[in-house]
Amino acid sequence: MTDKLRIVVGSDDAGHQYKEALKQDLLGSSLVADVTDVGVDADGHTAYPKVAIAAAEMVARGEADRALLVCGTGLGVAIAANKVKGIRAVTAHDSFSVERAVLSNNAQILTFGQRVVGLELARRLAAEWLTYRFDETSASAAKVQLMCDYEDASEAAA
Ligand SMILES: O=C(CO)[C@H](O)COP(=O)(O)O
Repeated sequence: MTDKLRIVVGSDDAGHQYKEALKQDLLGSSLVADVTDVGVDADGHTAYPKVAIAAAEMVARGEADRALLVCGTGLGVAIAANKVKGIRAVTAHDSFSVERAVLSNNAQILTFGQRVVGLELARRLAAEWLTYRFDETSASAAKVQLMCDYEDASEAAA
């Protein structure tokens, strides 16, 4: 296995319980270098886009390698995180999708829905997610690059 990961965790109030449990697992993992929590805290009510964008910006700036975000469905935090340039965020509640999120899509952000997936499955999926590394020499790399190119071209045209 390669380098340890710097991970950001975040949630809205609907994902707080899972975010806390997953954070503890990450803190105990030999595959994790450090964990940054961008909220919310136990009585926090920050709207999910603010938390997701804060976490995604940390990844985009290179201050973290990945983010793990939780809201009620996992969908809102993924949509919000994907607004940040360079970010590929996916919601995945099954093992194969979690694997392909990294190995096919080089997604830096994984999101879960606390109202959708059981806690023990979420914990197992997060543990699996830590073991994958994107292979820049794989056939998937050129496909990911197409998305990056589109993003760069759109920005240049704006
Ligand atoms: O799941 C959410 C967004 O995708 C969030 O936790 C709840 O959002 P709401 O249904 O708009 O309250």
